[in-house]
Amino acid sequence: MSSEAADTIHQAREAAATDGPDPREPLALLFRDLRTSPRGLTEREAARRLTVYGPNALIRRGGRRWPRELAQQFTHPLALLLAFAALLAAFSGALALAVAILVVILLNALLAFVQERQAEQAVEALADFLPEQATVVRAGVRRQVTATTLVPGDVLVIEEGDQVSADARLLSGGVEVDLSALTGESVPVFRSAEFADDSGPVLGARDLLFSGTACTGGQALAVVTATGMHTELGRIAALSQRTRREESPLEHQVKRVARLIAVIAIGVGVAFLPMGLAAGLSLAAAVSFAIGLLVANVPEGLLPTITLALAAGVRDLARRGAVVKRLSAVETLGSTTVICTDKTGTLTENRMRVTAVWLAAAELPLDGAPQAPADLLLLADAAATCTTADPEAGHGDPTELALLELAARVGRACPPEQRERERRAVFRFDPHVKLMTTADERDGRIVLHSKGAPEEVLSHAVTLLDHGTERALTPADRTEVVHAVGRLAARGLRVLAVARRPLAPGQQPPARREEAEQRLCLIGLVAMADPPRPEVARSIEQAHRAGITVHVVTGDNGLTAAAVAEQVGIGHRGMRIVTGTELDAMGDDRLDALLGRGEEVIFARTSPEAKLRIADALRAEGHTVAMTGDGVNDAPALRRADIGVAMGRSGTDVAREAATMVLTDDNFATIVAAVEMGRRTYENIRKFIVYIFSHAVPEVVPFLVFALAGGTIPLPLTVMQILAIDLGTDTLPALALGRERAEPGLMDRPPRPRDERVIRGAMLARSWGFLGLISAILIMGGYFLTLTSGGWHPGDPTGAGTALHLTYQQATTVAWLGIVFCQIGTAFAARTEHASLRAIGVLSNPQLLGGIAFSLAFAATIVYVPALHRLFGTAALTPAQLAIVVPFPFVVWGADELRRALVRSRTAALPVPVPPVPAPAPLVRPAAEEPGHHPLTVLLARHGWNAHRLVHALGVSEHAAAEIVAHARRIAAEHGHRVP
Ligand SMILES: Nc1ncnc2c1ncn2[C@@H]1O[C@H](COP(=O)(O)OP(=O)(O)OP(=O)(O)O)[C@@H](O)[C@H]1O
Repeated sequence: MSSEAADTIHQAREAAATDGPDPREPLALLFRDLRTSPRGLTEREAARRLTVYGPNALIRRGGRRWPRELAQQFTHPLALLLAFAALLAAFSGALALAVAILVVILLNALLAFVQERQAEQAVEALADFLPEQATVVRAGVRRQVTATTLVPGDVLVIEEGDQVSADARLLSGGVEVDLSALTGESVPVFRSAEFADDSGPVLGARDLLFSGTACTGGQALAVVTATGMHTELGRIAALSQRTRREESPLEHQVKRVARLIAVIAIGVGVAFLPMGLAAGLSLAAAVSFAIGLLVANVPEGLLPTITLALAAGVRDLARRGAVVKRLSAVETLGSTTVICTDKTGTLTENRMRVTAVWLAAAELPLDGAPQAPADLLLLADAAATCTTADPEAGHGDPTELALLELAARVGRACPPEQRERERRAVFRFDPHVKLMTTADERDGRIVLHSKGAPEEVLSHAVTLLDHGTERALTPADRTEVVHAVGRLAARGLRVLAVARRPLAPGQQPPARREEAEQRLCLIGLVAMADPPRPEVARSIEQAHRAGITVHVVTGDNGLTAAAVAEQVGIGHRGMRIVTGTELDAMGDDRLDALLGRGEEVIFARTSPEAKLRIADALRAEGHTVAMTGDGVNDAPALRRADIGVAMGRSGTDVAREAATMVLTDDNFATIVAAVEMGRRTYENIRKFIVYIFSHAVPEVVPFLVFALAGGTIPLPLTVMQILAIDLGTDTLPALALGRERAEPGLMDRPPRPRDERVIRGAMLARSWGFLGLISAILIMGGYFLTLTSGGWHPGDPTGAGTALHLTYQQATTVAWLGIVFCQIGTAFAARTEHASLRAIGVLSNPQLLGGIAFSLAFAATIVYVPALHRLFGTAALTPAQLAIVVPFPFVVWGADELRRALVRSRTAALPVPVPPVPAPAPLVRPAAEEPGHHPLTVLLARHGWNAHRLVHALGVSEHAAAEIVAHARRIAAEHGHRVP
């Protein structure tokens, strides 16, 4: 773009910003000022305005915050401690050491800064995975656009669950909005086009909507008056500042440990001072050595490395389809013990197709092109009329799309335009009443069409359509309907009942839903198949092996859910179905007892509030709970669960906002994959802690030997050498360990207890007591070997100018290079905690190989570049001396392989605590395969239900329940089973 054109756009933007119309002026005037109409803008005009007004996004002020962030890296307690050490070194005359420590501080700060920026960017980039959408009317046609492309003058369609993405004035309809993001007010308020507020504060105006708020109910059309930084949200400067990233519990824990270790390092440094003096060091040398030890052992690089590992976890998760909103979610995911999942769309594909219908006349399978009796035509027509989905525009609930498809299949296609033309009122689907009703004009009079959960429709129905005529619905009919629902549901089908009620000519549609949904005429049932996602069964099996319990919390029928659950393997150790009514009647202690039994539970016909209660109960039991949800009402449960999981495709904006993790593919398998990723990241953090901690021992032991020998043994390591390890050779391999692939068996262990510390005693024992100790022995061996083969005897002088000086320098070089080589072995050993390295591939972490190559190159420079010899006290090694250290990595790594193999064989000998998972229960066979057998009774026979449970679980009459049980007994007897 030429600079002139850019200037013009800039001026136009400025003008647009200052000359925005008053959103509260009369509508006609507002339309004129915004140069728009209720039909919205044309696409071309919208595109033009986008260049003028710019994208509808908040621009972060104060983008240049990096100088401050960098400065912070120099002022945190550990950096200050190091600076103090440098000062001390300078005063004691060790200038080179002081400079070296300053270099340590500088490099560490830069590294930490880069790591934290990367972590932040990883989290920020997540927004790209979930572009916010908005529905607009452009040139009279509804369509979905990315919210950043909204412009003033656009006509917005706002529906329940939508995030409002621009400031707008309501044109028609009314909505409940949650203003909490803007005003802090947590109770939703009602906003309607009917209200006109032209005075008072803008935020209080009852006919305006604001960007950043969310619609929690209702439906409305509104015209956009301001976008981007010109919205009220944009004006609130504080909100446009980036909020500080909260520290995760893991980071908090590690920070504390790092500080504790720093204190210990100071203690050790101070304690070594008198020892060094006693061993004959000068005060300056003793001080500088104590300082060196301190600097080497302060784990200042640990925290940023952990942050980066978590961020890498976040990035991997996003690539796998799970977008998490904070770093801490990664560690929480790893300790998940219970997943509460819904059914539709998560376990199943959410691609519905009507496969059977029930009419008073008959139950019809709908394979192929059915012959359509009149009642079926009416059923299909009523079901399709009572919808809001629009297949052409590509939006709509799959249940409704299936109903529209059914209507088209039987020759009663219901085009959305015609449906909208005839529509007089709509009571949208409400998950509490589980019904939806519309009032539509047919041949000059209003007809009410209802559809919903069969038991709800049945309880509001008084008549039944039977061969084209309406007759009274008898108790026997009701029982037959319940039977039919059970039959269809036991095959895993989702069953909806459809009803209607024509109003008297001239009668207006009822204003209240309770009036509309009564005295209905039941037309029939539609049953639709929604196949389980193929990958779910494997994920469930994986979750079970990983000790995770999966409960289903669904709005659907218990039998449908149970059949689907069985198909995917949920309930392998017993399954219970609890309906919403049963749950409501259940006290907290009974709920706790139920959840404590280890069985998997199907919570059917639940309300969104039930989810909250289940989440609470599970958390109170000490579980770490991942809970899915997609509706507005699910938001509280999503917030309450440890990991609230929202659906990126089908869920509402409100649920996505409340969730910790959003699935871009809505798939259950992704939750399990995310748990695995969480476990992997956490384990990797442990791996590099083992690695980083282990070098302390070979660094401290030489000094101890020197001090205890009372001067007869020369100092095996110089301070500068220690610093070179701390900074030059250890950093990159540690980072690479954070990206290690999952160890086999990671998902075969029970979840990590929530309160378990990241640094366990066993880790320290392995790091210090095993890997570190072996390294110390090896390097001391190498040191003495080099000294003695050069003719040294205890007590011989080795200082500058003596005959043994070169031998001494070569010996310290061997000791130093020995540590570098031992750390390479340690890095390979730390890659797995239990498994043999072969199981994940010896060369499978290219970053680690790169890091080691860098370490080796760095070490070669220090050993062979003469200019560095004076600084580090090193000398070039002969091939024979080099040959001493070459086996070190293999010894350290090999020893740990051996140790792990021993541990594995010992644990394999122990009895396995968890009983082996039995093969998944066979599927409930469809009726067609068992002629004459009622699938419901087959299911009952297998699960041993009784009449009482039937009454409560399915809401059937006692008479029907008794009949079903009697039937179940007969069938069971025929198969040689016994029903209690
Ligand atoms: N659009 C709709 N119109 C009328 N009734 C519906 C509609 N969608 C669902 N129902 C009825 O309400 C019940 C509950 O639906 P809800 O959406 O709460 O849960 P679900 O989709 O069945 O399952 P899940 O909670 O596992 O996703 C359904 O079983 C069905 O009987």
